[in-house]
Amino acid sequence: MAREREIFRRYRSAFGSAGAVLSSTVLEICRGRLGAERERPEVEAESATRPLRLGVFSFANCAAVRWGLAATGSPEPVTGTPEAVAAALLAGEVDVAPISLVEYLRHHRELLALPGLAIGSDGPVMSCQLFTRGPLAGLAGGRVALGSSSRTAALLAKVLLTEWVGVEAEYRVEPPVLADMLRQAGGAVLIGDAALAETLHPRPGLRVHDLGALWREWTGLPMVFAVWAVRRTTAARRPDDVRAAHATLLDAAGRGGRHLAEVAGSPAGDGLFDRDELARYLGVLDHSLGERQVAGIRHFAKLAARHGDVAEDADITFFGGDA
Ligand SMILES: C=C(O[C@@H]1C=C(C(=O)O)C=C[C@H]1O)C(=O)O
Repeated sequence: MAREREIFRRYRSAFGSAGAVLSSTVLEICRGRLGAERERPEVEAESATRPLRLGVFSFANCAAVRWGLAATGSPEPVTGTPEAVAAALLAGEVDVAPISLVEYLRHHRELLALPGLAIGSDGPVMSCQLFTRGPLAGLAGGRVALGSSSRTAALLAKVLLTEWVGVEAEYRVEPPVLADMLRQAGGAVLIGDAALAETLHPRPGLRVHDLGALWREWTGLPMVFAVWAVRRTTAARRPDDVRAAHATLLDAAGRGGRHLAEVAGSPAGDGLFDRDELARYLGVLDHSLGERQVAGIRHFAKLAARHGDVAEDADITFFGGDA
């Protein structure tokens, strides 16, 4: 693990956030081939003797959950970007954490999803956006830059443009900095707080296409951008602890959801946005994971498979066996 971290650090210091993506991809490939089918004894042996560790995203999209965890006096979760939290979950450094839907689908044999909790929207999401200088049809034959922090929104944009708008473009993963991305591309996909900031205070001359809204318009379904997951090995060894962690998270999300104005004004509320902006955003996000959300996930998984980005059999499986 220490060696993996060193590799990660070197890639990042050489290539910035693109290096982080590159190194985690290399690690994923190695783990998929070498590590997926066997348990990782050092991680699992250690895990039986310590409390489960929770991860959360540092983005505003987890503000309600972070607030709810703090309100119930839960141990502080490990906080990071979606990329970092996914790497930590897969490496056994955290046990229960949110993970980008595409990463979940890519690792569906290693992971189980927790029922009833997600990060998504039933319509506009405000923080998963495609920014363009002109109409979507104008992207034909041009380039679209995909922010390296995103897996799901990036693929969603590609699928929407190709299959719904009918536009073929060249896609390139780049560090998630809008001005740089749009230097050589007609469109750029951003997620998280950066996307939310660019949406709340749009740059003159840029069009903002909300990917949650477009997905809903196309399919009639909610979009799930991230699910909460646990490694199957941990779920098998420590089902009671996972059940307890799941209950804690549902409780935290429920509390946060009932106190959005307080969340928006609290330190857990990010500090990047003013209270009203954050309250509006938190009201738009959908943390539920019911039948319609699962239908959205399955529909997206099929489209993702068609584009070769996840395996044909990629599907969502729940801890406890229910949705
Ligand atoms: C709603 C969001 O969903 C996210 C989108 C992700 C992706 O596109 O891969 C990953 C994690 C989530 O943070 C957001 O980023 O604001």
